[in-house]
Amino acid sequence: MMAPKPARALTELPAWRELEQHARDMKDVTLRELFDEDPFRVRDFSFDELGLYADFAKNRVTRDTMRMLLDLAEQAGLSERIEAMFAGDKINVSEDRAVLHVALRADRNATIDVDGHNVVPDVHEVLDRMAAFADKVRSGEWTGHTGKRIRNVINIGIGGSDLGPRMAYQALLPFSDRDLRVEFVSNIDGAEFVEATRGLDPAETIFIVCSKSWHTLETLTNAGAARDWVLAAFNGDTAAVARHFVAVSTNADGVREFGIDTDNMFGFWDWVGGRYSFDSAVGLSLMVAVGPDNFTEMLAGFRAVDEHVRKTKLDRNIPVLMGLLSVWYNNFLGAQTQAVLPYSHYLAHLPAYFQQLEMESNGKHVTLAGDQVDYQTGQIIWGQPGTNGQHAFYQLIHQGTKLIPCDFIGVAKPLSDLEHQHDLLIANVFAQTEALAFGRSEKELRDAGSPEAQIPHRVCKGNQPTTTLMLDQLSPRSLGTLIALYEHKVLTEGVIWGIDSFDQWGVELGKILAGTIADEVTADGAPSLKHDESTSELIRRYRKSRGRPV
Ligand SMILES: O=P(O)(O)OC[C@H]1O[C@H](O)[C@H](O)[C@@H](O)[C@@H]1O
Repeated sequence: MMAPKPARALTELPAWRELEQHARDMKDVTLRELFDEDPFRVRDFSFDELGLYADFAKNRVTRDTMRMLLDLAEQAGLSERIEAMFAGDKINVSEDRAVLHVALRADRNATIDVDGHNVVPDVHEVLDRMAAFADKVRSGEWTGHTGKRIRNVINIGIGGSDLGPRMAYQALLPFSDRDLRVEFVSNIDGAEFVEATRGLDPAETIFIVCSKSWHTLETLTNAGAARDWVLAAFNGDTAAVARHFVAVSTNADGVREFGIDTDNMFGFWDWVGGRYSFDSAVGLSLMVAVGPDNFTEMLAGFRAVDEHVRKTKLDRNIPVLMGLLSVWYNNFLGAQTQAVLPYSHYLAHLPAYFQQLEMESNGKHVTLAGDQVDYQTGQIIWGQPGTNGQHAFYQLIHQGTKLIPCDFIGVAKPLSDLEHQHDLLIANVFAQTEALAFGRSEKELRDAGSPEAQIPHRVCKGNQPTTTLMLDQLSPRSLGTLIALYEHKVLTEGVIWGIDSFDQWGVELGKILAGTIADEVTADGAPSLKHDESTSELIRRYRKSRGRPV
């Protein structure tokens, strides 16, 4: 399935041409100049809504830049694409699928049709079953095979079936039941499973095996290890599986074949992409941890942004503006990367989560019509929680040679009693964005008495753009809001670039080759290797180290 070619290629759109010229004019304009010239900059480049303050003022843009970017959005058909997504159109063209993560948080009374079928009641039926299960585990009603209360919940999944619940669990730790231990196992490296289960009593442990496809090697292998671990504790009594395993998947046959009762399966649908799925049944481990009410609150946060993106004019549409700024830096000012810097211990896994969201969505080389792109697409997302990063890689942002737009994410209200530490944490957010924007000039250094020889080394040129998102508080609701903002930011970029943000064919090649090589690595006799010499030699060396014939 291919989309028809657009009437005009992206780079031929009038707004694109205008932005190219404008970027040349803006190349040497500094943020200092932009602030000096425009007294209303902060008023007009910031937003206080959705439970957060979004400050775009420290971006290297003028009002003209924003006007041109908004023209580009219009000429690329952004509003129509947003509507098409909400309407259930099959905007994932390469897989011929609707893209409806927005249905996962739709109000119970809403109607969203896919092929003439309203999917909202299906979504709520699963949410209700999840809530019943979560309540049973939390209350102790759901017991293990020997009647013991469940104290450990282990989510087994990878990619979209891991990063979302893992990130959100950490984010919402203050809202979670501290008597329950929740672990996440994703890697095929058995060490992760061994460490996650070390010291745990199988009789008190439940596994949530989470795989949309139920074909993923890592997940099925880890689930197999988990089953062996449980059965070993119960003398091979397979009746124990029903009490210690539940599944989250779209593949009922696969789940049944694995031996998990489909009564203990929580479904979702092919119109939910893995990286857009933790507000579906994929969030079951999270719901067990924080309880159904908090999960519902989180969905409300997502929904508020869905309504915002759909109903707000583009020039005041926060996720759209975030996406357009990315396009500006990525396509017109030559930035390759974007840093995500959460100033919250609880948001520590946000960069990893956004890596998948953004890089798997927009790391694409052809347009919807299958034509090679002749412009940059998805950017490299990276980051670490503040202030740790300040003592590691920020040096390169302050004084290196690369343009690195940064998103600073802070939380106004502290979640710990150590209020003074929270003040210091937030002070660092503001200090960093100020230093990155305005730097420190030769003159300032000289006036402050810096030794002459050090001045060139000490100069910080500034002009590194930042966006600051300050949440009023960290809560289930604000987490939903934050994640939905980035989901729609990614959508905005993908629409401008004219790519399919919802497939991930690039991941497949490595999976296929891994299957072949796994056979060659484990074969009893010396395998005949049909790889390049480098790969063959790696396989031979590994086999030798394991005492296998080569
Ligand atoms: O949920 P699963 O089907 O097990 O998939 C897990 C992950 O693996 C795949 O390779 C994809 O790249 C991801 O998008 C997906 O989230």
